[in-house]
Amino acid sequence: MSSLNSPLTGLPISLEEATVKSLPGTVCYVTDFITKAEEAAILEKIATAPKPRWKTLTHRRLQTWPSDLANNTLLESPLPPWLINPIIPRILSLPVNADDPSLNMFSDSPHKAPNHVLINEYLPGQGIMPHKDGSAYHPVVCTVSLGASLCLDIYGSNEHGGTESGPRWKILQEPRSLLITTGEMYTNYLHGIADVTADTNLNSETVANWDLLGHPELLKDGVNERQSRTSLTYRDVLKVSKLGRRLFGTKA
Ligand SMILES: O=C(O)CCC(=O)C(=O)O
Ligand SMILES: [Fe+2]
Repeated sequence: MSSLNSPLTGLPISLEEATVKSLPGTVCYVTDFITKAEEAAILEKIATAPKPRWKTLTHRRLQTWPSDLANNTLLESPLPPWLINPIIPRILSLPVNADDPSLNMFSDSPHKAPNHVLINEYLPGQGIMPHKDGSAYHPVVCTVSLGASLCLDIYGSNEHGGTESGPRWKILQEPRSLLITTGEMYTNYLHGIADVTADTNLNSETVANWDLLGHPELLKDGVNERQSRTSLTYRDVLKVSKLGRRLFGTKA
């Protein structure tokens, strides 16, 4: 823990301390954002969710809470308590800068907090194609990683509007870490996870958040052998509709 972490919470005093400086937009990485006990409790809740909660894709499986979006709209419903506590209050407690402790990452978002969580599970050899997250969400994404480490690859777009052939940057996400991506990184770049069984060639030159890692020593010879990794992606869906209004056919 660096001297810029609060002695009380162990978290950075502000997100300025957690900013990945080599990346465009504002990207923040907080190692050990949750404890091992908190991680285990959330993984247990995910594992015991009713089977139909899982949607299985070819390369990963996922749960959507409180529900899937329809026409980019969320049907208003609270998140379950185990996805709220301790993560959401802790995200909101992180000041954007030390000068104004009242300003957090969701101060500008319509609902002032995330209202939607995607749970993605990746086994070794599984990943997600490079993509942008699109316009349904306020452009702030908070990802909490559980279980194991993997690399998020960041791609630029080429002149034809396609994805560049190789990633420009790699961000290593350790278990129990929080990654926040905003701004240009959200709107102009794509992110993906390679479908490999090991992330290789990891070092201070190739990993953008190397200086912010909690346990770089675990990457023996620059290799991260993939194990089952689950991510919680917290976002604020811009359009929320109330069931009552829908039933009576008035516009949300
Ligand atoms: O699992 C991750 O870290 C990324 C997930 C993601 O990009 C998404 O759900 O849009
Ligand atoms: Fe994404």
